[in-house]
Amino acid sequence: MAAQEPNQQTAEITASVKTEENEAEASTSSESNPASFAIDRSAIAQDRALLDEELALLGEHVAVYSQETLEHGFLSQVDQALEQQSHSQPQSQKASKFAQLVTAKTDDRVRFGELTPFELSAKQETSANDDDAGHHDDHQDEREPKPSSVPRAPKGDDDDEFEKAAASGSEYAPSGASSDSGLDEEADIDFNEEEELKPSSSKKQSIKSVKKRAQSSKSYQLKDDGDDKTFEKRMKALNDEALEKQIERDTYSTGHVDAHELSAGLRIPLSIWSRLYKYQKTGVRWLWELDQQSVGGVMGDEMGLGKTIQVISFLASLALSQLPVHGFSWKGLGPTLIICPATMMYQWVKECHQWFPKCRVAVFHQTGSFRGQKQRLISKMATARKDGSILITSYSTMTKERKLLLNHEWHYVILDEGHMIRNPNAQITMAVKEVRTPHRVIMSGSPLQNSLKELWSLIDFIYPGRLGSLQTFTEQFSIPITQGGYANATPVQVRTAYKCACVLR
Ligand SMILES: Nc1ncnc2c1ncn2[C@@H]1O[C@H](COP(=O)(O)OP(=O)(O)OP(=O)(O)O)[C@@H](O)[C@H]1O
Repeated sequence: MAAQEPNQQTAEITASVKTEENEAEASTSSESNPASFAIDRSAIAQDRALLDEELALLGEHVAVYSQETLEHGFLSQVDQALEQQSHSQPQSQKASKFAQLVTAKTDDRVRFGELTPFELSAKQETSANDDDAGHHDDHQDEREPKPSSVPRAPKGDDDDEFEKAAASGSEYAPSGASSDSGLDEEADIDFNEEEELKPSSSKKQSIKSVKKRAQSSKSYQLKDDGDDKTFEKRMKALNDEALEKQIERDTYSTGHVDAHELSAGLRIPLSIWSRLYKYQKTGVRWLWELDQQSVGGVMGDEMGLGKTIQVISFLASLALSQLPVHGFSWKGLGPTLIICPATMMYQWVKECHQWFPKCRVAVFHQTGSFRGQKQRLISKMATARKDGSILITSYSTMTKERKLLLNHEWHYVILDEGHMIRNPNAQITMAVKEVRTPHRVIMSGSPLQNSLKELWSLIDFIYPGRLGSLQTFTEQFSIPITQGGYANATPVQVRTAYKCACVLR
């Protein structure tokens, strides 16, 4: 016991010195930060235990508190300050929202994909003011029965899981799942250049011949649209297919697309909406909320849950809605850059062709179909197109050809497997941060792998400067959170870590 006493005393002294620093920081930053607070030292001091020996050592300017008293006083005042700010400051809604955010526990409705965090806070606000449940919100539609005729995406490894979920009535069941569209069969069939596709303008053309040509279009669905001829042929085949369906439905002349309307006028084709799983619909709404607030986001759904589908569905709805884009000349969906591992580029092409077929999707990589000067492909794809224009490239091509890609403005930049930029000093991280775009999205089933530094790197991409410099972030968040996670962390370290984590959230 005797050997432990000096250690304990040292801990107390350290704690008190840190508190003084904190107090100074709190008072200087209280104007800018709505949740800053000042520690009432006198309240804590009532119970403090003065240790004469330490005072003698450190001089009269250093106050020494018992660790227990300090912890109790410090934490209760943090709680009180946050509580007070959330209730007693009608003039500062921002402050009260911040406090709610810090003290709130994760709501299950958000965790299980029923509501986006934005919707949850809007819901809480409205229910506080008005208990009337009669108002409309988008996710109510999810409870509606869906048409069962919409074809299901090609079978993948995860389909069994989806089917099991559908059978058990889980929320993961898609509303309109039915048969496989057979895209997987197309991989090995070569496109026959000799086969001429005749013009399809006449309605008199027999449905049979249109069907035949539409089927032939499948032969090149897995090629990207970098090459003009390939793209034109795909579009022609698509028109044929559409014509075939539209003859049956007689909507060819109007070009009308049945759509589900989300908030602020975003229209998503019903053919997509009815195929999405419930949590995917939430994901699309969340992407739209981020867009409206001009902030980026990390889509962290686990592997195979359909992040690609959610992103493509959202992009398709932007193109369909043709809403003006603030500060840019394009409308609807501007040019979009997707960066992913090389092995996934054609997965994107395939999914885009299936879920957003009118969009031009080119692969900027040596495996792409484009032949010619690289600049030409990039300029073409960086020019806005009414039905969307998506350029897909790999991380290594992005690093090598950064200059060409950085010459243009992009409406969206999406990093699939975005944890590739977890090293803040890596060339790829610095390259993607330079891209000129108002909207940045990271998709990753495992955004954090080793340290909080990786989180900083990711967030600094989607929201540049939000977490300050790496050094500040390390001092104010990374170190306290890491310390609180140690097995021998003191209660105050644990609570501090928790608070830091909440603020970070
Ligand atoms: N609503 C849906 N209807 C039919 N198929 C779907 C749906 N959502 C996802 N899928 C299918 O599930 C598979 C996995 O989807 P996807 O590739 O989008 O997942 P992911 O989360 O991006 O995966 P990863 O993290 O591995 O990239 C794909 O074959 C996709 O077509």
